[in-house]
Amino acid sequence: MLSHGDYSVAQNLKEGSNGVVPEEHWFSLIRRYTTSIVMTVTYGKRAHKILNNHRLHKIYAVLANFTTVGQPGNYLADAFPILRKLPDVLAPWRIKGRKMHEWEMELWGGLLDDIQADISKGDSVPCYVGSYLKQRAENGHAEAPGCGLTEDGWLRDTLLAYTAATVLEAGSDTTASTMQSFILFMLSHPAVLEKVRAEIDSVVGPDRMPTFDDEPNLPYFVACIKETLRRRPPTIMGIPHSADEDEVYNGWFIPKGSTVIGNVWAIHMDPARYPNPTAFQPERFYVPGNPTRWASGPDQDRDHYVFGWGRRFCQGSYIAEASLFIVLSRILWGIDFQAPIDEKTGKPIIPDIADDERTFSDGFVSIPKLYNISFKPRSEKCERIIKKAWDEAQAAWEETGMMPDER
Ligand code: HEM
Repeated sequence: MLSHGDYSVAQNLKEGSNGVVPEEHWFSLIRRYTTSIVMTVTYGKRAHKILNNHRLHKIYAVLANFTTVGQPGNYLADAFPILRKLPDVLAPWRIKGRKMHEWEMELWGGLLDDIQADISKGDSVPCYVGSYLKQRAENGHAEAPGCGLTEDGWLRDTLLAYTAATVLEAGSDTTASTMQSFILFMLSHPAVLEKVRAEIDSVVGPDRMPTFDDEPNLPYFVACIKETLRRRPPTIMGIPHSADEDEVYNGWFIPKGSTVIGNVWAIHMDPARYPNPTAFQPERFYVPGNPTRWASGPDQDRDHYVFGWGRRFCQGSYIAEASLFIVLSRILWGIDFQAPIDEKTGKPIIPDIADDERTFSDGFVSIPKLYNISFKPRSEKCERIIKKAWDEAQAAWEETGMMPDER
């Protein structure tokens, strides 16, 4: 019999959901990277054990489900709140929402138990969940089952499991999707690719990979990342919020309980802010000779809105920008990527970035649909440097007690 998690995987594969990617596809490698970054911060050593076994599939199935169920406007009840009063039998969204929580708790609650077990054996490494559990225990709550907070304000298990998992649900597919869009924009804009490669080659040279210290000297490259985030924000409708109280904004009355959606897509496609908004033009953010500011923060000093705004601004924006910078700069520096050639036309097969429906998935986090490319090292020297870095990364993993990756 299938468990909830397995059912979800099977169902998503059957439905061809955008959330499940064949393991051998390059999308899967990108996603594995972004997942491991956020999971290591949150779950420490346990993250790596999970990334190396079947639970990873469950995680992706849960993410796929989350992105479908969480998509604003996916169900009629989002637009017509009166429908929320219907009984379960007429409210499939409620059943799906409940199932989503069951699957999530099976997974995230299981991880929490694993880390509790590691702590009791004295075998834990620092991570968000482990540190929190230890501190909670030192303050008299070795056990705090249930949801909500203890009377003195500590997260109980269910809330802690969700808080930790939010980082994964919010940080993995969003960052992976941006990397996949970036490569697609590069394939579709060879002149931009040539220009950004020339910048990286002249600053970094052939003898080493780019590092974070190169960032101020790579303004065009940073502008390319920002333009990707603007042209193709992964969370195109932001995250819906609920009005805590009656509010009047610009003459509009917003009753308490209303769902308020910040439409990132509409802002980024506003020709008054971004002339010719559908064009991919890194030059919008580029001032030759000056470092390109990320300028994504919730304050006034910003020039795009991909991470939301205000009190609930994305908490992972710095991690996201750093991940995008390091992964994409190293790909551009060391790896050639090419689209397959259509035998009939002799032209490369590149998904049309202007065709939103065909090229990108729907869902709460919109990602490019799978597309194929081939990768090869740009030179033998690049290949040697990349392999050496891989070996060093594996050694670092092992030093902290984590399992090495499979070759
Ligand atoms: C390109 C990558 C990313 C994009 C486009 C993105 C976008 C967003 C957006 C639009 C929000 C909602 C803001 C609002 O409600 O107004 C959000 C919230 C959030 N993000 Fe990100 N995010 C990204 C990466 C990450 C990463 C890497 C992490 C964690 C390591 C993360 C953690 C969070 C968390 C915890 C929240 C909830 C904040 C709250 O409700 O208070 N995000 N993100």
